[in-house]
Amino acid sequence: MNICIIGAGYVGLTTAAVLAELGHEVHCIDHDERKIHLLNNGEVPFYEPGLEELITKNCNYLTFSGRWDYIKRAAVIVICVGTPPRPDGSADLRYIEAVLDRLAATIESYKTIVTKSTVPPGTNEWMRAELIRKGVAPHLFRIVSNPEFLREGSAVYDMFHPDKIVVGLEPDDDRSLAVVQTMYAGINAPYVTTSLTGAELIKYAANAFLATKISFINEMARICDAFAVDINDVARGIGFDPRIGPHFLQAGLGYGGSCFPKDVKALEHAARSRDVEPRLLQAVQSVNATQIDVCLNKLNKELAPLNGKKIAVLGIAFKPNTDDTRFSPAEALIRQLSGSGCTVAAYDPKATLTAPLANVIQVQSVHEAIQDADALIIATDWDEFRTLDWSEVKAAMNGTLVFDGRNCLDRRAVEQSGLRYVGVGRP
Ligand SMILES: NC(=O)c1ccc[n+]([C@@H]2O[C@H](COP(=O)([O-])OP(=O)(O)OC[C@H]3O[C@@H](n4cnc5c(N)ncnc54)[C@H](O)[C@@H]3O)[C@@H](O)[C@H]2O)c1
Ligand SMILES: O=c1ccn([C@@H]2O[C@H](COP(=O)(O)OP(=O)(O)O[C@H]3O[C@H](CO)[C@@H](O)[C@H](O)[C@H]3O)[C@@H](O)[C@H]2O)c(=O)[nH]1
Repeated sequence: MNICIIGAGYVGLTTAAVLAELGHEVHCIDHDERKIHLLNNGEVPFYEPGLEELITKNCNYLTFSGRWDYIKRAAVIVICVGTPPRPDGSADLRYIEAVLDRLAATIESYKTIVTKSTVPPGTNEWMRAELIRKGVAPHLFRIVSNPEFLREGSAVYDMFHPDKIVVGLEPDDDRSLAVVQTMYAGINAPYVTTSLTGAELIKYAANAFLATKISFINEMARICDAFAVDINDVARGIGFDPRIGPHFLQAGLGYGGSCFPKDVKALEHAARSRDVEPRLLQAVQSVNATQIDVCLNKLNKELAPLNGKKIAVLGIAFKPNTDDTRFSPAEALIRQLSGSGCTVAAYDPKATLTAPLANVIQVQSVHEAIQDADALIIATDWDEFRTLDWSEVKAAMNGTLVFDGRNCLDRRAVEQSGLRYVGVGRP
């Protein structure tokens, strides 16, 4: 099939590379000339394991440009542009609107338009109406809602091995499911078919549920601290129950990234727009918003006063295996420390601080960060930090406190080297 992807971000580029690998001819359009220039020179504009290799491998079937006339040749158009949060929490659909303008000006023959961007309930129906209002004949296109569930850091694997493929269709559309199945031919996953709005809500419900699990375990961690119980024991204990499951029960600094914070907010906003008061979603966000303070209070107790202390922070990205710092709890923690009288040496294997901060320097290695530090904080659970030689760490530091903000370290290994271990909900 000839497929046009719009948006060369995490979702767009992964989709483009995977569809090319599946045997399709793929063109990817982005309005960011810098990105297109990098891609045409064989470089991926961000760090995502395996993506650059997959793009290079498929370079004969995968092209990049800012030219919208490629749409004319494509049978399928896949929309992957961003849907960031507005200040009021609703999803900003300006990039989707800009794409609709372009499509309306370009479509001359039949197209299947697939929305992969995460959009609020009702958006795909509105998109159909907008295209018609802008002059596209209704018989020239179908809209399909096909939300994406990949995780950054394992995007390529996730797209080849999804646990399901969700396809939302217009009520009288008996044509597009087969198109989507041809597009994904070679990927083995159950199909969930529903309405356009049903697919949109499946995406929001999945993210909201996962965020709820994280806030639940973070609240349990607070309770565990109060009763001197280890949250990791509690998470393990409940995780064996198949109705609960072991995943997404890692207490820490809270959830971040470009999806959970914005999608939970957008779902809350959508609910309110229909007079539904989403109390659970509010609670999930309130726990998340206070989780860094809870951790800093604990750090303060152990290290008081922070004033004049040197703190090593390991991790800047919102999670390991990415250089993405959008809504990163690690960066938010560094920002808070920046104003608290201590100095911070921050290190991350891939991510860079978004902006310079007072009393904060970014260094190039763990070794540099921990030199003479009074305390070390793990803010992102990169493998590199789990496997540190703790005797070497002890020798390099001035103090002895290791604050495991991701509960990812082997506590015994840390303590055996004479360091003091403090975790989240791990007294
Ligand atoms: N990042 C993820 O892990 C992930 C996973 C699942 C779903 N999503 C959803 O997918 C969508 C995209 O997310 P992302 O992280 O890939 O975003 P991103 O910001 O990394 O990429 C979006 C790309 O779209 C381009 N773009 C914006 N407007 C355009 C236009 N009018 N014409 C051409 N290009 C345009 C931008 O330049 C950018 O390169 C969002 O709705 C997001 O919620 C993201
Ligand atoms: O037990 C856990 C699991 C995750 N996190 C944090 O939660 C955030 C999100 O993590 P993760 O879900 O792994 O990353 P994303 O790449 O943001 O992926 C989520 O958001 C995407 C965008 O919508 C979806 O496609 C994915 O299915 C969904 O997992 C990160 O800050 C993690 O550190 C925890 O604190 N504890």
